[in-house]
Amino acid sequence: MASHPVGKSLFLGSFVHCKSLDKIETFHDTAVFVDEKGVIVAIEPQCDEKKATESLFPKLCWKSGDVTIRSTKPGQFFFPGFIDTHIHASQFPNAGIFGKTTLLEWLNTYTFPMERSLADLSRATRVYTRCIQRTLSHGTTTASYYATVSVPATNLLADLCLSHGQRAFIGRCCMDTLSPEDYRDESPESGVEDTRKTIAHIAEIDPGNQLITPIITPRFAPSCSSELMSGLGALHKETNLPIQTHISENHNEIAMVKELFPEHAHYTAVYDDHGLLTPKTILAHAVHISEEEADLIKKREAKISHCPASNSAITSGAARVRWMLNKGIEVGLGTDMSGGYSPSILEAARQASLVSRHVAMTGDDAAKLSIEEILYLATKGGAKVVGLGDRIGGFETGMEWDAQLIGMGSVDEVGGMKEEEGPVDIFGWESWDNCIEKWVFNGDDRNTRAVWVKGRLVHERNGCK
Ligand SMILES: O=c1[nH]c(=O)c2nc[nH]c2[nH]1
Ligand SMILES: [Zn+2]
Repeated sequence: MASHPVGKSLFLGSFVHCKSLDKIETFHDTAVFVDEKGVIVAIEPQCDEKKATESLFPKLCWKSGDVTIRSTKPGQFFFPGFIDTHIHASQFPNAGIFGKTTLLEWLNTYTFPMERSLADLSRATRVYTRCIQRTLSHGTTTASYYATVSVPATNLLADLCLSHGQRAFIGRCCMDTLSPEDYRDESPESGVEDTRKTIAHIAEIDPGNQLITPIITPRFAPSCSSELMSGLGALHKETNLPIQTHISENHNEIAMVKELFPEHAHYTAVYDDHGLLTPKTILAHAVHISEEEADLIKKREAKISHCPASNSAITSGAARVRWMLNKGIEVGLGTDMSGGYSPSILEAARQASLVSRHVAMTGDDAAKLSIEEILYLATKGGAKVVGLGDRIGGFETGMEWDAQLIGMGSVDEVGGMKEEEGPVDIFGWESWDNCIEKWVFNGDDRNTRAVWVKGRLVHERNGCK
């Protein structure tokens, strides 16, 4: 499949990104030059369009007619695209539907039936197309997706992400036990073989994994036999492909793992003993892990996807993110849709803030996460979790242009709106930092005016891309 052509671009105006876990960096009156491969080739401070075209274009051997120019309006800023480190594309139609269930009941009631139904490829096309468009519209430029057990439907998700231009990790969901008879892998061997089929398909459509990467996906220990997990561990060793799974989300699940795998020290050890705990492993949830488990995760350099909306919605618990960060574990954010009710990483960021306050209310005041920290987890932290920390998550020369243009409404003299309406009202007296805080806690996809992945415009609000 041919990749979408991208021209050279010049972005002008205000830029905001996370320099580190505790520092947001803002630069105004700046020019960012992005080449036809979607790579930032220069960043020039104190630079307007005239200076960019007259002084910088000749240095880059660029001609004005070849370059698309996009400038921020007052109050707007470019921000790195969000990275969703854990999301189930196959559960998208269920977003918001969870009743009063907890994990195991939720899986059987809502989740397995929906996933199984996507073996029908016309249904899968509708669901996956909408999921990709919806997440792009919320600024998600990279997603680590769970698909389903079905190889054709999983391959279809890879095709659609590529054609819509969303950077994605695509996981065929492996499970050969404790799941519906008609929705599981036939055997450990077929589970590994079917995973190979998706790996081969992605190698064909995106050789070099410019945008799409397969990810080895044992659903979670309770639904995988030891043989299947060993086979997938061996597949990781052979291919060095990333791995994603769930861990320690819910007390009943943890009790099940203890019963099913009594010879292993704990839940984390089950994955470790099967070759599935590596620097390329993304562990979703980790709500109830012990000190010993966290130390092992750190030792293996495995990563954690914090899914706060999901953990509250299906009453799993409050993950101790500060504690993980203090141990030096890399953490990113996941929507975990549809355990999480929302496809938005902005929503995940504010839920991470609120959940950290609930942890603080149990006696650890230092647990509170700041605005800088939640935005870091949503961008740079997520990039490290998916193994792309050197390519995406911030604005630096050599990194790729995965970005969103954020805009907020400004209030006129009599309380009306001067510009496009939206959920955030800017009066004009707020500091720049206050504007960012108002966006994070009140904003939504109406503020995401445009989105780019690898330099390609993939979403424009109220417009055609
Ligand atoms: O949040 C979750 N979503 C799932 O689909 C799932 N499967 C196992 N464990 C899970 N947790
Ligand atoms: Zn999940």
